[in-house]
Amino acid sequence: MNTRLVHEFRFEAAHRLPKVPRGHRCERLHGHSFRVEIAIEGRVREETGWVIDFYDLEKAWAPLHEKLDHHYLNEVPGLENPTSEIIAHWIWEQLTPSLPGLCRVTVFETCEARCEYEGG
Ligand SMILES: Nc1nc2c(c(=O)[nH]1)N=C([C@H](O)[C@H](O)COP(=O)(O)OP(=O)(O)OP(=O)(O)O)CN2
Ligand SMILES: [Zn+2]
Repeated sequence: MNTRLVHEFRFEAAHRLPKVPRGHRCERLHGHSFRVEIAIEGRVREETGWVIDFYDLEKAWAPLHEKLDHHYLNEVPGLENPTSEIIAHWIWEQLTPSLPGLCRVTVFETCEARCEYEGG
């Protein structure tokens, strides 16, 4: 039984976008309450009844929360240009070694706008 699990996480952070056109408001320092969804796909194991333990997802996320929450994202290595796209890719790269079945990272910068990254 192939199944998808999704866990939501949140972090608060400041950023500015250094590559936007001159005069773009996102060039200035500002902050967001970022929301992140991590999706894992896999087979439901007969022994456990789950794909993976949600707790294991929380454990995988914890070091990323340490790096991102209440930080200035532009100072985090790899996030010098912290668009939603680059943040989603960065999260994927951090998580993929420890989360087999990772199939999507979604970053919501605002309630209305999100970036979905599915690898590749
Ligand atoms: N493709 C992308 N476009 C934009 C990104 C991005 O990461 N990828 N980022 C931004 C800014 O970070 C901006 O702060 C995003 O907020 P915005 O969409 O402007 O919405 P706000 O809630 O801040 O403002 P409203 O007045 O509510 O629209 C811009 N573009
Ligand atoms: Zn922003």
